[in-house]
Amino acid sequence: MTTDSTPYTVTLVTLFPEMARAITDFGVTRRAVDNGQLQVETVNPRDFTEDRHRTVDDRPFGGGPGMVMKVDPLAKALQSARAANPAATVIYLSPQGQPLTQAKAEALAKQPGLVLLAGRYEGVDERLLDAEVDEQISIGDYVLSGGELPALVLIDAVSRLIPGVLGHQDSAEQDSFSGEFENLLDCPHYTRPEVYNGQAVPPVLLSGNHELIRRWRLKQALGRTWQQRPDLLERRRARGLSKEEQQLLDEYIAEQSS
Ligand SMILES: CC(C)(C)c1cccc(C(=O)NCC2(NC(=O)c3cccc4nocc34)CCCC2)c1
Repeated sequence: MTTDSTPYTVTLVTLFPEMARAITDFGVTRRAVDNGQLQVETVNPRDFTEDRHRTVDDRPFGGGPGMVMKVDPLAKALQSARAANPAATVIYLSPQGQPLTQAKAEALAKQPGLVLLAGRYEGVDERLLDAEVDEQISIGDYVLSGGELPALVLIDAVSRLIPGVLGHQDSAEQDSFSGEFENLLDCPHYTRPEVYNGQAVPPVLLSGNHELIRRWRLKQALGRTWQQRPDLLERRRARGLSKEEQQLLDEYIAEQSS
């Protein structure tokens, strides 16, 4: 956690620094950068090479396809990244990492900052990981070309949790993912027109009865989570469903089978 004045600093160690523009140039994260709450720096290992060809990769010992990222340029790049933020947690985005969860994002948002290492080719020399990396995080089980997009996903998830970044602190936006709706999928969203392609918006949403609307939304969120992501619902159940929640879910399930 940083005090309100100093920005939360993330340094991305990557061979493609321009990819950070996806965070710094658009939307909520751009606004956070513009008003000094978030700072996204990049460090390119290629700038720490000493040979004429600025070599960052080499063939794998033991043979096999592809290339491996060399230790030395990475170690120097990480050293430079740490210098700017000594207390930062150093994370290697990796298929071997722990799955990224909202809880993990919340924990990282409380840290003094992050240094994120994005791999390319077949990955990095293991000795770099042993010496320099605090933890490894994965965003999912599929083959990717590099760790940059995972790093940008992590930065986005963490940035939204930095106090003040979402602007209206006590905003519905903040609450819609925490508190009553924590660990639940979203309810359906609607906006004008009231009828589209002959399909009308659920009348309760136009009723102005905020209590009925709250209950309808909670029922939809519980029901959709039950339907699409029973694993998330289990997590919620482990924390105990209220009487109202259990009743709404039972109603939803009964309506499904009718
Ligand atoms: C079993 C399975 C997960 C499918 C698998 C097994 C072996 C390799 C790969 C693979 O994608 N290797 C390529 C690289 N991948 C990632 O960096 C990466 C990929 C996915 C999620 C991530 N979250 O953070 C970083 C991530 C590693 C070096 C350059 C990119 C994937």
